[in-house]
Amino acid sequence: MPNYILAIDQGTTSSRAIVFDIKGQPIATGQEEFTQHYPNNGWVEHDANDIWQSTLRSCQQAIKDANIGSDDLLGIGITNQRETTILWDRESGEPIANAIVWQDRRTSDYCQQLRAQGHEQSIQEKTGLLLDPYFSASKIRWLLDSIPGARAKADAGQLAFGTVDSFLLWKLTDGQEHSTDATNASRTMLFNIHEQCWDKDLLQLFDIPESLLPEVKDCAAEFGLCNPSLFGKEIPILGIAGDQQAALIGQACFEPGMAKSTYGTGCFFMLNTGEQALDSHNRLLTTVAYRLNGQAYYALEGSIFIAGAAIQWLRDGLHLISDAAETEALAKQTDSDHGVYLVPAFTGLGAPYWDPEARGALFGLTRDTGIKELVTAGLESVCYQTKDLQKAMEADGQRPVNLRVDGGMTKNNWVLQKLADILGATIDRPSCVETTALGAAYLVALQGGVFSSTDDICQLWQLDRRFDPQLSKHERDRRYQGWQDAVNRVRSS
Ligand SMILES: Nc1ncnc2c1ncn2[C@@H]1O[C@H](COP(=O)(O)OP(=O)(O)O)[C@@H](O)[C@H]1O
Ligand SMILES: O=P(O)(O)OC[C@H](O)CO
Repeated sequence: MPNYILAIDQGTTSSRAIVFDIKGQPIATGQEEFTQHYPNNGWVEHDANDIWQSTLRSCQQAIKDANIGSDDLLGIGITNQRETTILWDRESGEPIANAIVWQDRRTSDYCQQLRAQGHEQSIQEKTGLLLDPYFSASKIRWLLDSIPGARAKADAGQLAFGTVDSFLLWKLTDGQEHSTDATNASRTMLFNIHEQCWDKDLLQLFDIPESLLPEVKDCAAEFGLCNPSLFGKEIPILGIAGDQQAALIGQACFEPGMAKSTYGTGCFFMLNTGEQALDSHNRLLTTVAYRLNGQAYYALEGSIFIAGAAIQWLRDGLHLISDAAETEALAKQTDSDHGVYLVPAFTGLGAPYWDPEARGALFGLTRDTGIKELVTAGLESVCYQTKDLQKAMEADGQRPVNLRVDGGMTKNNWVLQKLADILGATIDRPSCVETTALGAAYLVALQGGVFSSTDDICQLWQLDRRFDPQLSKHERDRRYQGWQDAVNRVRSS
């Protein structure tokens, strides 16, 4: 049996491919950043061909650096930035416009209109999602109505819609496969997460023809064979999951009550609720965590749009640091009671506020405030935002035992200690923080017969370091109160 797996992790700012061995050890990585397009205020686009080409080159690089042949690959797994919307021509395979990225706010008014017409509750009941431009449905509608000729072509069955996984699959299989998995489908706002099918009422509401949509499969499934010209041989594609769901799998959070939080550009906190799709009464999302052997498992999710991006802003916008790694030493030098709060609502606030009109602010500045206090406030903002999510989960009756963390920011030990202090919870960092790609690789191992069940994945999870809370409850509450006051001052309503 081949001993390696190729995992594609197509993210918001870069495409990455990692070759893992079948025990989940990373062997080689290829990575490429690509251009972000901001054609209008609040608009964010990607050229879908950049997504494809950067992914392809990353795969070729990883295979080359791993020094393996395509015969050594058991299969390919795909994980991806979610919700980002692509429409392409079925005949030519060419996108009809740039991809509309998950962060894009152009359909804000349309979502507001649907809310005013009273559609939010039924949408939430069917999809687990809140009416926000974040999700794919309003983006598809915008493309159909705004790109000349798009609607006529869609009505004639000539167009295909996909989230990024689906578009990559189409490209990898040379147009043979138009599929997605249940986790990506659950982020479109067109998928009934209880019945596990596209919802006819929602298709009608958003005026989207069903012929656009991909087939929805389990996360570990036969997704076709890649075109042999790409890597020298037909390699089966055996796993797909949205990136946050893949991280949940890579973190082996398979029991109800287990949770992970990923700190990259944004932060995504997910708590497994098992076979039960829990309705949130506190503005969290209900989403498909994974679907295996036809059984869907669910999660509650809190999505924060700005986490590591706040550190990027301190670096690239304010030039206070030259490298994100410098933040740890600066935070250690800062008086822990410095009193400065940064609310990084640069693109509005995500969960649990869902306030697209809110904007960022700094509070508590004094004559003594300097670079280190601003940097520390940036790091702490990520911890306080996670606390907001923890409170919302608790109000929904859920409290994770330990929180498993991953993503670029979790290299920072100071942040993780602060997170433990502010949450009053134990934080566990695994030895492999490439959990997103790892999750995709594990899906391939499940489908390829290397693992017989998710129990095999649980056995591979290893702790690198545990962070226990050290702050008194009184101090924790006092500092969090300061954060809540700051957030209330930036909210638009
Ligand atoms: N040592 C660090 N301390 C704080 N933030 C960091 C550190 N290293 C990286 N980051 C932040 O982590 C983010 C990168 O994480 P990554 O998981 O690669 O993100 P993504 O997959 O969203 O591109 C960047 O926003 C960066 O600012
Ligand atoms: O590409 P990332 O890692 O920023 O993740 C984006 C999320 O999937 C958006 O929902």
